[in-house]
Amino acid sequence: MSQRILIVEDDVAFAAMLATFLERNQRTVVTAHNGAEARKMIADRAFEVVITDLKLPDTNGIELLELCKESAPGTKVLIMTGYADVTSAVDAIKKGAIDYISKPFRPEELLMILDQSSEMFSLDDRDKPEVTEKKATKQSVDVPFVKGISEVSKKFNEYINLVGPTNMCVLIQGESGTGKEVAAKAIHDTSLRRNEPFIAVDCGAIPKEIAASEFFGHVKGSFTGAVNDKIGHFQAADGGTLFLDEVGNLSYENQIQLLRALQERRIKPVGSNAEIEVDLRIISATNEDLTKAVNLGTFREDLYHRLNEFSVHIPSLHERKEDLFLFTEFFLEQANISLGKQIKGLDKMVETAFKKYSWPGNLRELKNVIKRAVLLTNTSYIPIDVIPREVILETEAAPKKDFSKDTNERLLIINALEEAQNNKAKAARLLNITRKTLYNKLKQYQIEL
Ligand SMILES: Nc1ncnc2c1ncn2[C@@H]1O[C@H](COP(=O)(O)OP(=O)(O)OP(=O)(O)O)[C@@H](O)[C@H]1O
Repeated sequence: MSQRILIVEDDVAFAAMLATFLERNQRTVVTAHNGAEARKMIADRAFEVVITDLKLPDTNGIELLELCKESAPGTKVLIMTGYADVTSAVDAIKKGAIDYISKPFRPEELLMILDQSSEMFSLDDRDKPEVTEKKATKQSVDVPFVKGISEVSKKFNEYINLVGPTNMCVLIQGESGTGKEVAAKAIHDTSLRRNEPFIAVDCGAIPKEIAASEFFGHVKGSFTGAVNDKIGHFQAADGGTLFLDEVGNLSYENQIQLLRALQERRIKPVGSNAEIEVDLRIISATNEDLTKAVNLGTFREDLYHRLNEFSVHIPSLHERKEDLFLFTEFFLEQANISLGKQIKGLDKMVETAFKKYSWPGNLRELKNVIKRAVLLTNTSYIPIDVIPREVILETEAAPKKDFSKDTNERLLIINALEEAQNNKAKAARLLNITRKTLYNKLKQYQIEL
């Protein structure tokens, strides 16, 4: 069945052009041009993916993301941003967006993200009672751990090697996308538990009402929807490691339940009287300062100390610039393998831009930028024109200025002309604008055919 997609974008021509492109690639697409229209459509029918602009006339993409999480949890949300908005886009990922794509982009990049997203769980899962388990239990990472050569990385790796073989609970702190989950897996892999399960749970994705059943399991019939006995994460990780990502997102009540289980090392599935002994190590991660949450009273101090027997801070990519090209090489190799390409490296201009850029989305952003660039590159070295605008335009000294709309429009027109083999009437139709408007825009952007 083709992916059902809702595009929410106030730039009407851009929305129409994206819809046409996706429809030509076997997607079923509808468009909305503001938040009110989008809300109505989301309430009326189920979408597999909502692609929304971050800035909308009456709302923003984050609000729509939150609406989807609440009323349509099976729907994946992808955020489109102008280049100056990457930090908000990274926030959107923390809140559950599957990815973000910065304008101007080529439609093929969007297609790649959609292809990847459909490899994740499907919309139909929402009808099944075990859906939250699928959502909250992340597919455990199995990537080689690149160690880094910078001083901060060396220190951080030393800590991992020191604490790895112990049984201590480790709290990993670091910005989003710095590699907290990969680090947790590396700690697990250096421990005696390495041949036992590593279960990663996204605490931010578990609704608080069912957290007990997610963590400790339930017996059939214990509540509506409990159609089978279910094993919780604690039992699934027995003998191994339970990784609690975004642990700061647990509700106060769930914190109490978690603390009790950690103190007693026993759990009781919901609806059962039997206590089950479990032997596991907890590694947790947060991208906020949990001591602040403790001071505010939103995170229990006793739980904080129990989780934080040892803490590791992962530096942001900005603080470990010496590692940048090591990671670039690694992600390039990964992208070459997964896309069947043989790109050798980066063009000099791209190297310079990479060095200057602040990488607010850290390693995840670097990995995405490289994968998309590899997809679009047909030469041996990645050229500057397949690199997102924000990476090229942001130099650390330069003030941010949003001129994404113009660059975006220009690129759209070029794409449409290419697609229409320079037939202007056809290009205008693709863009949903009149031929006259197209002529004016060709002049305005000095596009010559
Ligand atoms: N040391 C590393 N070696 C190889 N790949 C890495 C490394 N660290 C991170 N990555 C890659 O970078 C991406 C982001 O890593 P990860 O998901 O662990 O970040 P995170 O800090 O847990 O993010 P979030 O805070 O959003 O949960 C992943 O695709 C991961 O494979």
